[in-house]
Amino acid sequence: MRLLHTMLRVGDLQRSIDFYTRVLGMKLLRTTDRPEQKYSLAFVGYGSNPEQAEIELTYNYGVDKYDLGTAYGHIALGVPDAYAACEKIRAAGGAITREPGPVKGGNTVIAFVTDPDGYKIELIQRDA
Ligand SMILES: C[C@@H](O)C(=O)SC[C@H](NC(=O)CC[C@H](N)C(=O)O)C(=O)NCC(=O)O
Ligand code: NI
Repeated sequence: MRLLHTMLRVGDLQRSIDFYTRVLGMKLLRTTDRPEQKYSLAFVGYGSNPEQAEIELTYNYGVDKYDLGTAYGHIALGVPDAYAACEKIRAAGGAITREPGPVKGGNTVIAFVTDPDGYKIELIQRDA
């Protein structure tokens, strides 16, 4: 088996496509509209399966927000410099909700950004 994608339900597909592409630098890989099932999909990522895992953004017609509840944690992205990444994201209008710095109790530099629906995205500083 291999990890293919993570699906997130979003309240505004174009708003999310803009965030994941313009703010986080991902590509819009493909879209699907299923009017009979009343939903649309947009796959975003830094590349396509199988080389890269993807995020499947799901828009249900007429549903503009979700209660994320307490179960969802985050999706993690590797970045060579978390500090520079956060400045770039902030300059593009993204919300940095945890400033870059060592993880509590450890040394790995992390930061968190929140997407337009409130999903947290962790940035983990890793050598390329
Ligand atoms: C393309 C593939 O990765 C999918 O996940 S499509 C699967 C399909 N998705 C939806 O129906 C999304 C809308 C739904 N209202 C929701 O919010 O989950 C799915 O789950 N189909 C069910 C089936 O039995 O085919
Ligand atoms: Ni899926």
